[in-house]
Amino acid sequence: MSIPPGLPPNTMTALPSISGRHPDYKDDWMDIPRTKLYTNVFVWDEIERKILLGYKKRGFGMGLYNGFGGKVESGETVSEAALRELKEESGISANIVHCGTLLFFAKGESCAHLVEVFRATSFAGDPTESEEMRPDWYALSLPDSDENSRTRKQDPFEEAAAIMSNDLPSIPFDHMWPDVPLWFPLMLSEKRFIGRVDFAKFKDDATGTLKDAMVKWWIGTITATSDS
Ligand SMILES: Nc1ncnc2c1[nH]c(=O)n2[C@H]1C[C@H](O)[C@@H](COP(=O)(O)OP(=O)(O)OP(=O)(O)O)O1
Repeated sequence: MSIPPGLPPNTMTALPSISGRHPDYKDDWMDIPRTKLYTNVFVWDEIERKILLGYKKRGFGMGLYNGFGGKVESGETVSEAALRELKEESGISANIVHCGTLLFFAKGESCAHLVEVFRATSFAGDPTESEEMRPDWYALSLPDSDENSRTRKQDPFEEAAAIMSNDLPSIPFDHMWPDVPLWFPLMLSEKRFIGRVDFAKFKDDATGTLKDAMVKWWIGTITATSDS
């Protein structure tokens, strides 16, 4: 499958890419009326094997765990916005590295979110709760999948030592956006990626309420762009 519309077309991606669709969704990519630029920053400590996530207390994505980020304001670069949002929402500063570009669109919405993702493994300051986010450390681990188990450490003693090195809770993938497990392993293994995920409302069998579900998705690893 070629790179979905709305993403930088001059990008070379490596195979295999990850793609799929909801069994009840037969259409193509949705038409996007407008796009707004966002940032999302994930900070982790490789030595202490821990990653900082924020619990969203209000607004869009309330009740979910995520990295720290938000809208890019006029007059600021994407990196400036990423550092500002990280500081506002978590109280820390970090050496950020751009690692991904993700486009999200939900059927019926007037605007898609184009999210520039950054990672950081060194930071300064103490994570502090803000009005918007409650930061907490989680044990650094990958979501369960065959692919991830192949990329984990091969030495079982090394893996056990890493798992036992802290008593932190596991990353709460069940309470994060459903797209996160698709690209999180690429980010943690320091790959560069792009992707698009379209959402639509489906009835949640457990609660009977309408819930945004992924209906079509594509994530690719970047090898180069025409200007890199
Ligand atoms: N599908 C998906 N997966 C993972 N992360 C995200 C999405 N969609 C998203 O929008 N995001 C990320 C991008 C941003 O980091 C946040 C959303 O930012 P938001 O809190 O709405 O922006 P702020 O500018 O902080 O908002 P207010 O201050 O206006 O409340 O989620």
